Amino acid sequence: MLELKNIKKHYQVGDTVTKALDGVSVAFRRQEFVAILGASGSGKTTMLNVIGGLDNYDSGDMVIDGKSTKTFKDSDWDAYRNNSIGFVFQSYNLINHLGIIENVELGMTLSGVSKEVKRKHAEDALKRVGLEQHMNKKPNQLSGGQMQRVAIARALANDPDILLCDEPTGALDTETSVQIMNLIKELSKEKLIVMVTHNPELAHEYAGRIIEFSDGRIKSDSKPHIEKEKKDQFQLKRTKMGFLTALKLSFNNLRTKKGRTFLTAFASSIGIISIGIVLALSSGFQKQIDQTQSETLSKFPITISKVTTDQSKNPKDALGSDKGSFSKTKEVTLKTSDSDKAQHTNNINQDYVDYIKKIDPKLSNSIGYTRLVHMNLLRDVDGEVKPVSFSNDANKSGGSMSSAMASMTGVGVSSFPTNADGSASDFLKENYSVLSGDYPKNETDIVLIVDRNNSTNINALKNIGMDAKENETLAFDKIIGTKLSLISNNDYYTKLPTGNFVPNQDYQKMYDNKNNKTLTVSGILRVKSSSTMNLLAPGFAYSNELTSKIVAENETSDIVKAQKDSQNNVMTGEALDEMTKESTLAYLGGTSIPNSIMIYPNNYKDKEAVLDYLDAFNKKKDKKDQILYSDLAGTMTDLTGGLMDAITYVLIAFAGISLVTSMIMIGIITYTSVLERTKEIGVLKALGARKKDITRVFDAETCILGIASGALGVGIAFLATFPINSILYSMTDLKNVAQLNPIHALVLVVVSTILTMIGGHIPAKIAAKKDAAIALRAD
Ligand SMILES: Nc1ncnc2c1ncn2[C@@H]1O[C@H](COP(=O)(O)OP(=O)(O)OP(=O)(O)O)[C@@H](O)[C@H]1O
Repeated sequence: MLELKNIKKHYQVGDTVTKALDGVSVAFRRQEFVAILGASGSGKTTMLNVIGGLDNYDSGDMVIDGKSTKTFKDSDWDAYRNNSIGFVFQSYNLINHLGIIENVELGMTLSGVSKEVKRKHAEDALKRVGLEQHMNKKPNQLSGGQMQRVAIARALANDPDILLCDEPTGALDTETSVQIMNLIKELSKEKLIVMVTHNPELAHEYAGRIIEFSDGRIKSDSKPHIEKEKKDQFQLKRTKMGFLTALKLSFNNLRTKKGRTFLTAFASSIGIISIGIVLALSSGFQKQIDQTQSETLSKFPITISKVTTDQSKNPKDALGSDKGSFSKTKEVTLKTSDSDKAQHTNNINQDYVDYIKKIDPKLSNSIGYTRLVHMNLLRDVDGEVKPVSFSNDANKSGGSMSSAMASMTGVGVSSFPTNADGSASDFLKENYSVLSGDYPKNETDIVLIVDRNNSTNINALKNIGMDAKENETLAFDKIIGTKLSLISNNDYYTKLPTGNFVPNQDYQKMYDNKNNKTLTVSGILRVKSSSTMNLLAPGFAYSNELTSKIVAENETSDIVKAQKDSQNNVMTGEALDEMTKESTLAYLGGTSIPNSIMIYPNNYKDKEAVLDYLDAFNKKKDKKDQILYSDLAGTMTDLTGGLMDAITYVLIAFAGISLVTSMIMIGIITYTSVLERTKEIGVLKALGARKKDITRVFDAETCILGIASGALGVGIAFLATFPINSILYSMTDLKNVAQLNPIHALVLVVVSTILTMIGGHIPAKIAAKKDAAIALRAD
């Protein structure tokens, strides 16, 4: 059934050529027990390896069941070893990290036999060699003879046609050797057995045919066989190891080296730990930045006021800023100062107000308006009705620096943005908490704003007629519920026969008028965070709605009509220019156009969209018709965001370096593991494993290591966030900065797995290329 025709196998090392097989021609019967004798180095093992397909011959031909093997590809040899050959080695070559039964099953695992069939065959084979009592042991729990029986069972399990035994009793005592020889002899009734031995007695006693070897040639053959010409009857079933099997094999191997596996995983997880921490920190800082951004935006809204500065002016043009050469002329050049040049008057009109109202509420749901309208307020102070006002100024006339600033920057205003229905907006809820009472529900609800120490402006209370002293404390309920009467212009002003208007003096009568609106102090609100202080000036604050209602009501009042028609102030009679006429009208509630508009976007990104929207309005308009806004928060954006990104990139780069280092380490460790497991690779090959399967076993091992080191790294990084957070908290007052995002964690595990697999793949390829014959000779 098997015939070698003039087989030659030469080994060349340096200049010396060893003719391990030097023209061997021999044929074997389907069932016989052939012993091969010969001096050491005469080529016996080489012939066995050639027959077993572990080693390729240089020339000649080997014919199996009528099929020449000259054209065999790697995959054919793999299948041949798996289907037709069983190997038994002197040193057993069992895989120590697998149980006995798994060792026996290995060949079938490679040929993809189902689990049940595999187990059955393995048990049968173990019974056959008399090991049914020891099936659940590990190889190192057996005696030498028992181990050799396991090796024989393994060789038999796949029911091969040929059993190749290389000095199977070489390591055994006489008694055990006899048992093993009997077993082999028994098997030779159904299979072809080719056994290499140094023991002529054993050979003569048990073998039916003895071939003697000398210097790579057959010296004698006790029972030669001449193979008849045959048709090709040879059939092969391809072998294939699944990735799961490879994983199981590697997992078992790693399990036997728990300590080392843990250390390896830990060492290679260092890169993951550092990246994990960097990511946790940077996303934590990003959150902080986002929060600061939204606080900054509430503090510095986009503000559109009547008079503004053009921020786009080129600072180089500024008067006095030109450096370098000096003029030699004898004249003086006259120039407008930079600040005057930059001054821009915004012609805010109804169109623009409507345009602003159309801003996508998703970008900004808080828009505030300030109006210069004066409120005609009266209050019953201890039985006496007095004119009062909402103002923080010490002198009631108003128009101080601070309110001018407020209308320019939007900081420190008294009117807060409201939702469309007039209820308290997100703006108030986000930035203020209720100390007493409630958020305003109606347009007539007034709130008192206090700072974090519950202090408020004393003038605010004095101006509504309270008898307030410096540092005096007032109970909440003394303030909550305070009522004020809002009088319409027509009821408040009387027209004198001269045509001039004067405020009525009969306050009690005005106070009792049924047309009045009653304003109520409904809540005391405190800033939530110190950074948003002075958003609304401490003191009384009222809604946009209220001022626009007052304007709507007073726009048609007699005094406003009269003022519109006159170039003189209708109360004092003094002459007015256009500007002062406009502001007098605004004071009387004669204009619905707000003095300034504050837009509070939700975040920096939305702010950009809002700015784009505002810029769109100015497109194709002359400079003087453009409406310019001021965006103080804008100057801070790029700084914080960009800086954070840069820091994160640098840190990630460093962490990346440690990741690469650990990847190289995994490569080295896998390589060592390859060296260590050389024997196992040989055994796997002898059992019919393809190169791919060997690569798979090692890939599987690095895959497990990668997952382990990724999970370990992420776990450690997660644990590290706790001490890091407490240190950062004690140093900076920032809470929970380091936060590991679960998605980042998952990505890191995946990255670790992929990188370690890449790192381990090259050694795995090296392992796969290992010559099986050499691998098996390794110690
Ligand atoms: N990979 C190799 N590279 C170079 N020379 C080799 C290689 N493998 C075997 N040889 C040589 O080929 C010859 C035959 O070796 P082989 O192992 O087949 O002999 P053997 O008869 O089995 O010896 P022993 O009984 O000691 O095992 C020896 O001279 C050996 O040195």
